[in-house]
Amino acid sequence: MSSLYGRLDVARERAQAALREVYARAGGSRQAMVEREAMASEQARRLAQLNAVERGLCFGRIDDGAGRSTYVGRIGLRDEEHESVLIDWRAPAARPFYVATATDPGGLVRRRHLHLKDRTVVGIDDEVFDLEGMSDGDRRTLVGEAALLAALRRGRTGRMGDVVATIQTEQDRVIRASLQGALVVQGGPGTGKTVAALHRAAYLLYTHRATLERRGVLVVGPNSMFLRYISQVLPALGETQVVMTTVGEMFPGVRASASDGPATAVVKGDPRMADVVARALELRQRAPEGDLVVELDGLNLRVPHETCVRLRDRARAVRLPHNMARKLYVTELLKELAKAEARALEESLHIEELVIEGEPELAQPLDLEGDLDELDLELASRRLWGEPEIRRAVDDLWPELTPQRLISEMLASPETLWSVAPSGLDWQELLRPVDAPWTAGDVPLLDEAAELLGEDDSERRVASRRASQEQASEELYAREVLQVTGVLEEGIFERADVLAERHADEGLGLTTADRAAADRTWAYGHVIVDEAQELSAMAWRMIMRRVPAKSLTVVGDLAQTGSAAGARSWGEVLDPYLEGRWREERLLVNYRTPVEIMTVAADVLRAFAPDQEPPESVREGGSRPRAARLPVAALPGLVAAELTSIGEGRVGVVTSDARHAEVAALFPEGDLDAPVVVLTVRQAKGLEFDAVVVVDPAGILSQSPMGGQDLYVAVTRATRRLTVVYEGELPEVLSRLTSESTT
Ligand SMILES: Nc1ncnc2c1ncn2[C@@H]1O[C@H](COP(=O)(O)OP(=O)(O)OP(=O)(O)O)[C@@H](O)[C@H]1O
Repeated sequence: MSSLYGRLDVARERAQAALREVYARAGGSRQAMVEREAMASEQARRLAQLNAVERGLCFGRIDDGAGRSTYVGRIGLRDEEHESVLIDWRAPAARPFYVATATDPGGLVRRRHLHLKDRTVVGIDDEVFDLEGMSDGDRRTLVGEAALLAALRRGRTGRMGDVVATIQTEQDRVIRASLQGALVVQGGPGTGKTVAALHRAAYLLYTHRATLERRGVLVVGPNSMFLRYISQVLPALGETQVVMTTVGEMFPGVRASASDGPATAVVKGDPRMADVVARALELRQRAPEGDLVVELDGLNLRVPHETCVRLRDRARAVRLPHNMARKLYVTELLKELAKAEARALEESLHIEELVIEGEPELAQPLDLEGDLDELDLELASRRLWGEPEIRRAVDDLWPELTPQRLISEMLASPETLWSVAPSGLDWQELLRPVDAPWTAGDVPLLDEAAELLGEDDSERRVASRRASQEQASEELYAREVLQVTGVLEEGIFERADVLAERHADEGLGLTTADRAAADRTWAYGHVIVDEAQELSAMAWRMIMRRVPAKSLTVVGDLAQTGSAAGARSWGEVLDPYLEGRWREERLLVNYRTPVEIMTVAADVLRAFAPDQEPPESVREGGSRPRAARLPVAALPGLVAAELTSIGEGRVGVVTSDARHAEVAALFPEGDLDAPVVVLTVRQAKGLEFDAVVVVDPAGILSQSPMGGQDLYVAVTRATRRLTVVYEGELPEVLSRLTSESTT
């Protein structure tokens, strides 16, 4: 083992030296700077990777029939002769480590799991692939059982650990599935969907580095708590090119802090909302009731109604996004207003003519409008555009809109909603004040609006072109100075360099992940959606926009759907985009919840989602789950006792929405690493704890139409102990629990 760590140290020193060297070089053309920047970030990434794999660098060894041994680890390493000494777990050569079974050892005679503490081997599990001596394992045969069970017995840390050492065959199929197309991973609680999805991200980045490093991978999770929980897995696996987000954070500049009630969520997530937004926008492209009349400096500028309608229809017909089409509309309308001004002037002069009788030259018929040529019209348009009255009139007919303004005004206007909503869509559920905080359900609407409005990035493009021109001239200047003065000092180069660099593209030096996260229109190379059953049809539209290649991993459990707007079947949500071109893998073994707890959970599932199968647990010997009739105020005592009985682990208190504040107030505020965390079911999605105390089961059941699924989620969070605390009556579905009456 020490020789492998020796290689790791050498690799680290090399990366450090390379980084130092890149920084020591200075000057040169813009091209050279860009190359330097790329090299520096490549080396920095490599160094971060090498640092991240210190713990548990190597975890396996496979021996084949020819007496060759191969070590498997978190990254690949080579010796001085360039011979491979450690195989990256994602490399094809490592595959037998994960897929060998007793019946199909794939040429292996032995698989060894290595357990390290710091840099020392402290344990070894061997599996000998001897057909005679082993039972005929079915498809769920656990590989490396001893290692797996040891991994499962570890206390929960509040951060998800990686499982590279103990990936199971069925999970391996998910992880190494092809990049093309969409893969659905359906599995019950604790079947390792999240870990498999994250390892898949790492595997894809390794195998398709060229494509994915440029485009990046997006991971969408259910809530920020969950993202924090999993955030350490990817760097620990050696990856840094991934954007993690929630649906509520997918619109740059908006942070959805509020949540919608179930009925509102259903309407907002309805696919027909795409039309609602489009039609609400059409209402903002108006023609006045009659003629358009703008009063300017005592003149009435009149554009006939039919002209206004024609201009509006023409601007719509170009099929550009609203804010871009506006440019055309404004140009045309200003011309009409300029003509109207000429007409109004003409009329007013005629009137004066009548007043000043006897002046023969004024008696000439005037045709100011007819005299206007294109240039006059343009100049007059520009002048008119400077007039606030004119701007107001134009804005009223075809305003420049932000997505935020369009959506907030739409949701606050019963007239708009009434006229744009299709029959059968309960639009009244959407109504709210114009300044209401954003919810996660609003984000897909904002995204829809942004698509229709279009982003005017012409200024940004001009600015960036100007910046690169300026930079080139800076460099030219520096060179000229050198020539003229004959002083070939590095210092001058350096200064011009630094100055020029300041003008460089903003994007320079940012990672793919940084740039992708800030850009709503970024096209990712692959998207992973976890807890995907929670997403509404509108949220799927938004996600699909981010991945034009439709390369997706969709991970979820239809039995855990908590959102009323969420999925009932995978076909229903995916077919509109993929027309059946997706495949499903099922994970059937639960690595989290012990059999005793899963039996209770299965009762809940049977009652509320009888068509769904609970997974099979591999853990046994958890304590019997129990119910305690107890006032909420007595919780601290019970939780303290739970903490004592689990020793070093963590307790999750999962409550109904209604009792959350009251229960949270009983415990010190803590993040996920704290020994006790109080969460609603929605926040607890995807997380796990050594002991779980579920509070107010009746409240959880009744809090939404998906209350049964919520209770199923709540009771499947524990790895060792489950207690359900209730007042009044224990819901019938939990009657299997051992009851302890404390009042
Ligand atoms: N192959 C494995 N080796 C060791 N531990 C594993 C393995 N697969 C899963 N686990 C562990 O099982 C637990 C559950 O995994 P995970 O959270 O990925 O499940 P999930 O299917 O996403 O569950 P849920 O649907 O409840 O969110 C985790 O602690 C994970 O580390």
